[in-house]
Amino acid sequence: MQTITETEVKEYKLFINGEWIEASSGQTEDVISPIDEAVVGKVQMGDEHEANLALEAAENAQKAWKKVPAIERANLLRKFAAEIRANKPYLSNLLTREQGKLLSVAEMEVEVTATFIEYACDWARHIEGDIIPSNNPKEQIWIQKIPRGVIVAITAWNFPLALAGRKIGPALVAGNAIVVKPTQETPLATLELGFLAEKVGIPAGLINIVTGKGRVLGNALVASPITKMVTMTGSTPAGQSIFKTASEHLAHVQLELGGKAPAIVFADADIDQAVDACFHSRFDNCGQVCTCNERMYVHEDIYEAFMEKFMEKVKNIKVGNPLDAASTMGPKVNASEIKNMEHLVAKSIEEGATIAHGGGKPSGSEFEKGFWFEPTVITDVTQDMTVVHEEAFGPILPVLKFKEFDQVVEFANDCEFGLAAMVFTQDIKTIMQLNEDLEFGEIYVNRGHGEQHQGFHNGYKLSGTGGEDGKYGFEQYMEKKTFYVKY
Ligand SMILES: NC(=O)C1=CN([C@@H]2O[C@H](COP(=O)(O)OP(=O)(O)OC[C@H]3O[C@@H](n4cnc5c(N)ncnc54)[C@H](OP(=O)(O)O)[C@@H]3O)[C@@H](O)[C@H]2O)C=CC1
Ligand SMILES: O=C(O)[C@@H](O)[C@@H]1OC[C@H](O)[C@H]1O
Repeated sequence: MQTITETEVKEYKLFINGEWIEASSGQTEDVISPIDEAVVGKVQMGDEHEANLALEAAENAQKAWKKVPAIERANLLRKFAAEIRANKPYLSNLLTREQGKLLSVAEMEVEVTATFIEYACDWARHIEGDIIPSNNPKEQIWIQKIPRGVIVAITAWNFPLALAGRKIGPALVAGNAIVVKPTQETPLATLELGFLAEKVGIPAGLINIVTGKGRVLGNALVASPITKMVTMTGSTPAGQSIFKTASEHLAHVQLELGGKAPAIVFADADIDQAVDACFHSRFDNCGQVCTCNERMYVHEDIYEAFMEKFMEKVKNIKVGNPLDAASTMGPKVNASEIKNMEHLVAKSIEEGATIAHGGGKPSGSEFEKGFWFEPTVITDVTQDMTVVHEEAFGPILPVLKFKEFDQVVEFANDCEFGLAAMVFTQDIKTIMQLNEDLEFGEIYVNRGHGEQHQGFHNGYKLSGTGGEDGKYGFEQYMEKKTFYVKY
């Protein structure tokens, strides 16, 4: 098992066709740690040339891979998952240094990367088709599930390794090959998967990992007719661009994009349960989770009691080095994310809101370098304010009071996104009415966010299309072929 020093700077190449190669451009890019802006790694800047090399390698490797029995494909992927788990200390330390998440969260992410893949392996014996009676005598209709071919996976920086595992697992178990393009922000832990794939004997060309700018390398991957499916996690603008490009050759597209989840706390909620769930669903991973509590609606009857307990937890957050076990929140991932935090705070003040806590950079010499922002709660907020509609994707929480059910449902649905929502109430009629009325693909009742592999992570509106995870996510990695058989 590899070990890593706190100051190690590792140089990576592109992992294509089972080999580590340099980009033809000869260009490299530093990966900066959000903790202290130190260089933590160097990666190659691939472009269209490397995109085509990777796609051709995948296309070639998939020809043999699709003929391997699904259970054997799964057995090899289980070894891959076990190798990921065996390297948890190394991978989690690297994740923390490149992304800034707490080491404990990074360790969870490595585990989830392995379980995403293991969940996909469970589907190996359930790739089932149909035999349907025909209207004609002596004829049958067969519908067979077959792999798509070459999958392109493009991932974001909040859970870079888990997002890669979430896509590699189903892609390969279903019989496809894959080209993974991690974001330039946090590519290192994902690149390490190349070494682990080699170690467990995953055939060359089945998993390719390439680095380079999304609008150059990523766009070339999406634009190629070799690509039969694009699965992307990231922002809505990037997803829209990918959707347009993929439409040129009608590749199947699975987009997991932005969100603006409301957390709605009704008067009959279990206050302690709601406080804990709403707190973690905003501030865990420095608020960088797509299903985060991005705006909180609290019934006026319990507002004071709720906020007293909630603010106590916020004030106890210890912002600090995520490698330090005493820290409970690390930095944002980069400088532009800090600019977005500052923009939302300034806009909220301009529009008449109150910064009840935080609102800027924490004080202290340890925060001079790196991308730090205080946990921030904004009150005296009205529904029309910018912070209620623009995704923060960081530790900023606007809080609004409400009185009537219809009013809060209208406010919750008044949103261009439709990924997740959280609701807290003990009343079953309220729960069932919310289930009917809320326009979100993933609704959490009496708990905070946190999807499970067997569910279905699916965004409405500008939060995406296709959805992933579970039965309905796995199925998207396969095509259907229909036979009419007359005998
Ligand atoms: N719904 C969900 O499950 C999740 C959604 N998100 C959303 O992602 C955003 C933050 O992640 P972030 O990484 O900044 O998102 P970005 O959209 O900036 O980047 C996501 C990925 O897409 C690539 N990319 C960008 N433009 C293109 C393009 N035109 N063609 C091909 N690839 C492209 C990026 O490459 P590169 O960065 O190298 O340029 C990166 O690998 C937030 O809005 C958040 O809501 C994040 C996580 C989960
Ligand atoms: O994409 C997200 O932010 C979430 O889906 C997150 O990604 C991997 C983790 O398992 C999820 O919580």
